[in-house]
Amino acid sequence: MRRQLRRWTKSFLCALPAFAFILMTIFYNGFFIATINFGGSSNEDSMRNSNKGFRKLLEDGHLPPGRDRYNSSSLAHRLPQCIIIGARKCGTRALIEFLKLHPQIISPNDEMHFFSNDTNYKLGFEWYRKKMPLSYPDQITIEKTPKYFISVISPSRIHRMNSSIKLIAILRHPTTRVISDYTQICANKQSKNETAEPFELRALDKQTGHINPVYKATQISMYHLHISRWLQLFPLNQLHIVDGDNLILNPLEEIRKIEQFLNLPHLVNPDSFYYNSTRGFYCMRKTKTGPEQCLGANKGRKHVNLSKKVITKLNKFFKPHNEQLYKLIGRRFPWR
Ligand SMILES: Nc1ncnc2c1ncn2[C@@H]1O[C@H](COP(=O)(O)OS(=O)(=O)O)[C@@H](OP(=O)(O)O)[C@H]1O
Repeated sequence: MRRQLRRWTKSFLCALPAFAFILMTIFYNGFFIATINFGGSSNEDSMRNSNKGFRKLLEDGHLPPGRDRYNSSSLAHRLPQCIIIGARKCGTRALIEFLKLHPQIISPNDEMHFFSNDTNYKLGFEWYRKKMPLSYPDQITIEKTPKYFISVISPSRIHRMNSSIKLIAILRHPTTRVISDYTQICANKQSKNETAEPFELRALDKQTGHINPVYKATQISMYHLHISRWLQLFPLNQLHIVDGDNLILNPLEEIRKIEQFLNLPHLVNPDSFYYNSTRGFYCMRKTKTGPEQCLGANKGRKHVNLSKKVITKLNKFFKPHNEQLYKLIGRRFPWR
């Protein structure tokens, strides 16, 4: 009897490490899955290895619907294959938000300022790539930073990353863009209880009263100066120009042209847009029963009132610059 008891004890002790190993494995896996489910980890590899992490991504809306034909291992942070380069105050935010209605378009939420900012650029392409959202192989990652449009260094840096990248510029009437820019400056000042310098003091030459060509807002609207820098490195067929004034009136028309430019099927649904008469702009409805989504209150501000005289001066000033743009891109805009 005693000998039998000793034998059982011996067998138990021998099996103990194996039991401990099995218990630890069960405990570790349980903890691992729980961590992913409660969003405790954003580790990409963890998500790739776990269907629950993948499901969480879907629930959080990071994955477009219908993407379940891929498994999570095809998700990766990819460098953008297309960049919206600007211009500032021309509708860049509306454009990217509307484009994201397409299931094959994905974009980071923030502007990256990677190519235009030396400190960011020094962090390297790997840093930039990891900033991009997870995407599937059939998705196009698009980044938008309006500053690239006027940044002298950005075209060559982007070209170094990918010389066949697709570029999108959005332009609107140059005078309206200047006024929008100045309205933003006034709003920023107002939020700090300060007052902006009167427009005329900035935009007009003090001596002659003519348009001051070195005023930054005016500079940005001299579109050909900037577009020509991009066209020194990229062929015109790699640059699509969106009509920002038409994006306000007919967003679907502009989005359709981009789907074509990016060789994507027309999947942005007309029902996704509805006109919000209070805002005076189109807003989005991402699903039939989903909530209506308009851009933030800082988009579509009421513009400051400028005298007719100043507006006429601006329009006249931009006329020859517009002509130079039309020649450069082989296309005209109805700007008067
Ligand atoms: N659907 C919709 N809703 C709201 N706003 C719209 C929309 N479509 C285009 N716009 C125009 O976008 C202008 C702001 O341009 P950006 O987004 O490029 O501004 S920014 O440079 O990023 O600050 C903004 O300029 P302002 O009207 O001067 O505010 C709008 O006219």
